[in-house]
Amino acid sequence: MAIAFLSAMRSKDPNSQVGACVVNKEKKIVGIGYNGMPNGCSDDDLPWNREADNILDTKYPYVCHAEMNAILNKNSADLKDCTIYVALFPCNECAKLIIQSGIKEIVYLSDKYHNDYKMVASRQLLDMAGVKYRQHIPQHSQILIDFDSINIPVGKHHKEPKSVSSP
Ligand SMILES: O=c1ccn([C@H]2C[C@H](O)[C@@H](COP(=O)(O)O)O2)c(=O)[nH]1
Ligand SMILES: [Zn+2]
Repeated sequence: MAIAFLSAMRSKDPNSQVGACVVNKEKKIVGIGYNGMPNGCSDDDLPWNREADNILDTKYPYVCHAEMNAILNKNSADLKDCTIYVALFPCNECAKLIIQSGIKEIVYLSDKYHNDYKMVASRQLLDMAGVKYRQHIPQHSQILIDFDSINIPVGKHHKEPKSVSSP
C-alpha cells in the first residue's frame, strides 16, 4: 500500500492523488500506476477541475485511473490471481478492468465515495465476479523516508519511540 501511495505522489490531480500497485501470488510487484493524463497528452494542458459549466473543461473525460495504468503497465504475461493495492476504492470502470484482467483481490485504503453510484455498481460487479475486496487499516498514518539513513553508521540510527498502546 505504501508503494501505491508513493506512486500516487506523481499524480498532478489536486484533489485525489490515487496510486495502485499490483502484486502476484508471491507478493512480487507486477504493475504500478497513478491517475494521470494519457501518454502524449500534457498534464499541464488538460484541465484538473472537478467542476465547470462544460464537462469537457473538467478532468473526468481525460484522466486515466490509477488501476488502469497499473494494469496496462504490467510486466508479466497476465494478472491471474493477483492482488491490487489501491489508495481509493475502484470505480465501476476500474472494476471492469480488474475483473477482466484476472485480479482476484482488491485492498483499498479510502472509501470516500462509498455511496456514489459508480462505487455501488463497482461492488455489484465485483461481488458477481467473485473478486474479493477489503479495506487496509494502516498501523501508522505516515511513513517517513529518510534519504540520509544510508549514510548513518551502524549503531547510530535514531531509535523510533515506542508506540503508546491504547488501554
Ligand atoms: O477508480 C478510480 C476512481 C478515480 N480515480 C481518479 C480519477 C480522478 O483523477 C480522481 C478522482 O477525483 P475527485 O476529485 O476525487 O473526484 O481519482 C482513480 O484513479 N481510480
Ligand atoms: Zn476508476
